Amino acid sequence: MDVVRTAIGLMSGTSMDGIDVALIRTDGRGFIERGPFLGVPYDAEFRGRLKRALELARPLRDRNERPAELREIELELTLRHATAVMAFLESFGLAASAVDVLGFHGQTVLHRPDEGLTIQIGDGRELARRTGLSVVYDMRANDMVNGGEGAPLVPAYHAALAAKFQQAGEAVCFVNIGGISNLTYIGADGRIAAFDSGPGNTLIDQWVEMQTGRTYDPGGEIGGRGKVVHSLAERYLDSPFFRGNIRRSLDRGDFAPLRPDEASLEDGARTLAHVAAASIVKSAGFLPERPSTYVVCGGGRLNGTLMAELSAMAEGSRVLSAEAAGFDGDAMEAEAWAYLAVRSLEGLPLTFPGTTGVAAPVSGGVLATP
Ligand SMILES: Nc1ncnc2c1ncn2[C@@H]1O[C@H](COP(=O)(O)OP(=O)(O)OP(=O)(O)O)[C@@H](O)[C@H]1O
Ligand SMILES: CC(=O)N[C@H]1[C@@H]2OC[C@@H](O2)[C@@H](O)[C@@H]1O[C@H](C)C(=O)O
Repeated sequence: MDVVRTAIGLMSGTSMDGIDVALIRTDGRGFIERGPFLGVPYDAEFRGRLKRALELARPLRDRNERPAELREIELELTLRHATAVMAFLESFGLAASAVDVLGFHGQTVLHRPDEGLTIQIGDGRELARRTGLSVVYDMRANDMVNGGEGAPLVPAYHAALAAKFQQAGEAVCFVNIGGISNLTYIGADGRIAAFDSGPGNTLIDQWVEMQTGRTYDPGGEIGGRGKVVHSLAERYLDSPFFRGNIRRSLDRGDFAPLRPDEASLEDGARTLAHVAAASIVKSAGFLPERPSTYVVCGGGRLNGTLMAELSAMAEGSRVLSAEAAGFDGDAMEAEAWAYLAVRSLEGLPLTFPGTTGVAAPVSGGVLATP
């Protein structure tokens, strides 16, 4: 019998909207029992600090390099994660002693897979000290050392969740619409193919924030009042990224924001929702086959305009929200980081040739004990 551990996953994604905290019990293999979830949003001031961290990271060429200001932001990020863990335990009446491990993603500040460089800030040793818990962190690095792109990593968890589709003889595709979107296809035979599919919410968020000061388009209502400006959409969809399935992972900065005077607020939001949906469908063309079901997770599933576009374009396939498929679309990435932490402790692979392009399945992550 494999050891079942209680793990908490901590995800601060490319949208930089907050820390997702989720608990699961798992053996790192087929047994998964999903527990509670808490989203801890960042305030505007700290979001500004994270944006500054992206600027500070841009010239870096060594993943361990930390100019003084970046180190300060890293410490603040780490302390916010420690506070989030404490708030989570308190909210759900859990004792720290009931938790075996934390899976800590940190914040990606630079991702240049073609240069073999991926930088996440977040100090795992400090988090272990502050929480008194074991922490597995830096889960992307070993994949890159072994020739992978260091992302996406969630597919190993998607593959475990897909068991019920496999049992029904169905191929399924998980679509995660975060700041960037990514796809995980799992065939009826368990074959796995995954990659980033294009811009997700980041372009929409940047546009709406630039025009209104709000940080996203709630429900996709703003976009719902606009029309698609095809010349602008084509500028994104003509990107060489969609012409071949060569580059598997993206950086938040790979697609430039719209310029302020290029569209009305509504048309810009609608056009970028269209771009997000069309990117998914274009990239899905590189999957081994058309899946019968798309399961949509991440914040983008709450953008009704984007979802309507996606359902219209994904003809012949069912488009389900994560909830309709029996999962939690907000918690999934944090749950994945908990799952990966347990796999790391077990020395099991986190990534595969079909996910990050790594030469052979490899494990990863660094363990910090309190
Ligand atoms: N009610 C809503 N209506 C529309 N969009 C929403 C809503 N709630 C969240 N979003 C969008 O989802 C985004 C957050 O999504 P999510 O938390 O999945 O991203 P992430 O984990 O940061 O990204 P990634 O998967 O790229 O790391 C927000 O920035 C916003 O654009
Ligand atoms: C380098 C990095 O942080 N990439 C993120 C980003 O956000 C979505 C997409 O791009 C994905 O590749 C990845 O995150 C998820 C959690 C992953 O690794 O599966």
